[in-house]
Amino acid sequence: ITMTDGDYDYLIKLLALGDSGVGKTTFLYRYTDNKFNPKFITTVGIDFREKRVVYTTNSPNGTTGKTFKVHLQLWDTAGQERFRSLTTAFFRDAMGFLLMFDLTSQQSFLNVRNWMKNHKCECVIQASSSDVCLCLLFPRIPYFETSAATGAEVEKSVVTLLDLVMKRMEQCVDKPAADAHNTDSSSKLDAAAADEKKCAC
Ligand SMILES: Nc1nc2c(ncn2[C@@H]2O[C@H](COP(=O)(O)OP(=O)(O)OP(=O)(O)O)[C@@H](O)[C@H]2O)c(=O)[nH]1
Repeated sequence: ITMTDGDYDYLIKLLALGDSGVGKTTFLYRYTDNKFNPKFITTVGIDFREKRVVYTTNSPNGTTGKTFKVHLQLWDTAGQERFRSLTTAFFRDAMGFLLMFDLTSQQSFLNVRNWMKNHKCECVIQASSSDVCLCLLFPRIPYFETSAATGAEVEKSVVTLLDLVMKRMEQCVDKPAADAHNTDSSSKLDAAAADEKKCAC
């Protein structure tokens, strides 16, 4: 893995999961490169993409909060069963999950429950068109109908997940997030990741 320059405040690892063909790779490509790839090339094992974003905290009194440079590492897992033992090994390090299904595939929707069993914390669910209401099934999990083809809701779903992850880190890390710096952010993030297992959500 080649890491680009270390000029960031937080390294956040998000992971896309869901059945094969639901659009994980295509979604991430739209998010990082703002392009759509209509071809289906199944992911072998695991892959990742990266993006730098600026995250601004919300202040309770309505004033503009603090601004952080965030390096997003977006892990793209293979949906195929034969890679399952490899891909699940990466779940442990993820701070948030983009759980995807395809609205035109009932099976991929039914399998959302199975994917959910592997992790319990920060997660957004995505689908590509609208005729089911997942909100009833998973009332506390943000749900988006995204389209990698048009770009609809793509950015918003990732920003929502990042916001959930950052808010939880603020709660989990002893020192205020404002003190975070490159040199010690990895240990803090490890602490936050470890805390994920204890999280009651
Ligand atoms: N029209 C449309 N097609 C999509 C969308 N998202 C994905 N696709 C298509 O669906 C197919 C599968 O997409 P992938 O992103 O490769 O699926 P995946 O979930 O990464 O699959 P695995 O790597 O096998 O786990 C591709 O042909 C994509 O172009 C979308 O939002 N709209």
